[in-house]
This record gives sequence, structure tokens and C-alpha cells, in this order.
Amino acid sequence: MRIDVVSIFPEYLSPLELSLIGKARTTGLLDLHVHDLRTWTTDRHRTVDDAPLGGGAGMVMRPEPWAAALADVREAGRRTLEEPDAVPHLLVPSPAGVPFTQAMAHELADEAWLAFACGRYEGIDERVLDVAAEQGPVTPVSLGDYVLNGGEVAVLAVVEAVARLLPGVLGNPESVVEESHAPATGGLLEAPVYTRPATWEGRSAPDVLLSGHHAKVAAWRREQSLRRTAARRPDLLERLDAAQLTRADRAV
Ligand SMILES: COc1ccc2nc(C(=O)O)sc2c1
Repeated sequence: MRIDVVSIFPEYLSPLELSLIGKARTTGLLDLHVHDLRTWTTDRHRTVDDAPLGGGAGMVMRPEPWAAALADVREAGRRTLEEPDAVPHLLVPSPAGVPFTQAMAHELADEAWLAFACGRYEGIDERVLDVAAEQGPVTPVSLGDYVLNGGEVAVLAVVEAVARLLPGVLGNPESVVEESHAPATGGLLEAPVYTRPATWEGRSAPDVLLSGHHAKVAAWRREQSLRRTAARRPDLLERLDAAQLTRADRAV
């Protein structure tokens, strides 16, 4: 997978050089390019923003640098992918975006090329997204109902959530099967986890986990997962397809 990120703070993305994502880059599983938007400014002050038309607080990111940056990103990606007609799926982190979910992470992990436009200030001139949408898919995404100062932190989260799903990135691909929000469990929250010592500070782990009875352990984890989801995220239970609830589930 190729990923391009355009930002006025490219150093914000340096955590993507670390750990499993960094290893995926060095092994070639992930081809990630971070670009400084100011590369595409033409004035002495390398200006990327201007006052909002119609008035209001803050500044808006000017369209010209973004249009030039995204055009160059498209051209460079086509060269390296050796696909002259390829276009990236452009993701634009925004508080006004659609909610980013694990299901979306799985969908994005199946794509060959993603590009991220990191907004700052009050956002990017809307016409940049309109022009980009004439070239390929554009999706404004939000991490949640809160506001950051820019898109970079959201890009770190989305890139990690997507890249870890790429085959070969995680040591044990089974890890993504049982985790919270996994499609295989219908999106439930994961059960509590325990490790040695079996008793710590006078607190014992649940006996069933020491029983060696795999079916009973699986049943206990499913029950705990349902209880935790009902307590913390009842909305996820409501979304659960009736067919995904077993008779035992309904008894919880
Ligand atoms: C101007 O660019 C921004 C500003 C705030 C913000 N907040 C996000 C979030 O997902 O919470 S993405 C994002 C992008």
C-alpha cells in the first residue's frame, strides 16, 4: 500500500517511523510519503492561509498550494505504482467528517493508495475537495465528536488503524480477529484480559481461564464481551444483527 500525507507540520507524522508501522515501511509492506504543503507555496512568506470569505474567526487554507500539492502527489504516485490512471482515495480529517470506524479501516486496508490532506486553522478551502472529487474518491473523516487543532493526529490514528490490518504487519494476524470492533465478533467490545501471576496482590484471575477448557474459556469471554458492551456501548449491541446473537448470548 502507498500512502501520501500532505501537512504544514510534516514532523508531526514522525511517529509513523516507529514500531510496527516503521517496520512495515522498511520491509516495503507500506510505502509512506510525507510532504510539506509549503513546498507548493510561491510567495516569500510561504503563505498557506488567508481570511475566511464572509468573515468569521480564524483563517482558511488557500486552494492554490493544495491544488498544486495534490496534483504532484497524484503524478508521483502514478509513476511509482506504474499505473498512469491510478488515483488515491483522498481522506481529509475533519470534525465535520464521517465517523472513522474499524469497518472503514478494513475497507481502506483493501485499497492500494491512500492520500491524506491535513487541514489546519479553520480548514481547507472547500473547492480543493470539489476539484479532488472530480479526480477520485474523497472522504472527510472524523475520529470522534471533539475537535483537534489539525488533521495530523487523526492521520496518525487512521494510518495505524489501517496499516496494522495489512497482511504481514502484525506478528500474529489472529490478533485482529478477537479485538474490539472486529467484524468477526459483530463489533462487540473485547473481554477483559489477564496474565501471570494467577493471583496478584490477593486478586485472582477468573478460574475458568486456568481450567484449560477452551470451550468454557471462549464462552466466558463471549459473555464478558456482551456484558461489557451492554454496560459501555449499548449502541453497539443495538447495531448487532440478530443473526449474530446466539441463544447463549440472549441468556446473558
Ligand atoms: C483544520 O483541520 C482540522 C481541525 C480539527 C480537527 N479535528 C479532527 C478530529 O477528528 O477530531 S480532524 C481535524 C482537522
